[in-house]
Amino acid sequence: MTTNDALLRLRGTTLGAGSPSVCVPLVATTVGDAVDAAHALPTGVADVVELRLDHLTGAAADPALVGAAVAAVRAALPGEVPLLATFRSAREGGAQPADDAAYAAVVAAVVAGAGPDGADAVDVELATPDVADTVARARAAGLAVVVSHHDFVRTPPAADLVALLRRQRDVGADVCKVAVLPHDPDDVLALLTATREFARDADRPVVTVAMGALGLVTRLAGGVFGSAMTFGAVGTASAPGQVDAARLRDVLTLLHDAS
Ligand SMILES: O=C1C[C@@](O)(C(=O)O)C[C@@H](O)[C@@H]1O
Repeated sequence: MTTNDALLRLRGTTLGAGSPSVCVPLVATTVGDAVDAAHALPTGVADVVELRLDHLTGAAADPALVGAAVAAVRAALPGEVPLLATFRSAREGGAQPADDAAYAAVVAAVVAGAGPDGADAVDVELATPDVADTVARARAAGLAVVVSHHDFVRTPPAADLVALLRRQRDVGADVCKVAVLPHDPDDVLALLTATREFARDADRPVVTVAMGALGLVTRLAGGVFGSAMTFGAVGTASAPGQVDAARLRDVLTLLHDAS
């Protein structure tokens, strides 16, 4: 991991430079299926791959399975594509329950496997107890940390979103990330306004998403406002509103070529 102002370099991908990076989530329920999905990724579509550990059956109760899954997917990816390991908690839209201790054990398993054969980055939710300590441990192991917050119910006002992004920065995030659910176009504007306000003088990449059909414009054009990465699906989507990664890439190229 190399950090330079608002840029973050992970293997062959630099977050925050030019067009937003495309992150493709893998949502398999077994290690074998996750590896197959990683092998099946079309060349050049994913700048980052996110392994959604909460979709892996039994992951919350089995840190060894988490370590094995991360290592197996890492080995299946091209060397230049960084791997982000994410266990999304059920309270923030994840696929399986985990109490605080189980969540901590999953993150600890990702951290224990850090290195060339492990993940490059780990997602840590801002609501995690002792979040700053968790972030510090991951960073000490050489992982980049995405500190995240997801609201699958609503979109907080722009000022509250900026405050969340600042708290993420203050607990040591390498990347600050917020995903919200908009109910009207004003919510979409609130998300974009917060993105712009935070990104204007941020010293690290920010990633923001408005989910659902209404929020799709933020997945396509969030880069204009400072969002450094956007999530696109290859096969199964991991969140509402996620579109096919190859089509997403076409739109990003169109926007980039016009600038
Ligand atoms: O947080 C995010 C963003 C996301 O929720 C989306 O809306 O695309 C998809 C998740 O896989 C990822 O962890």
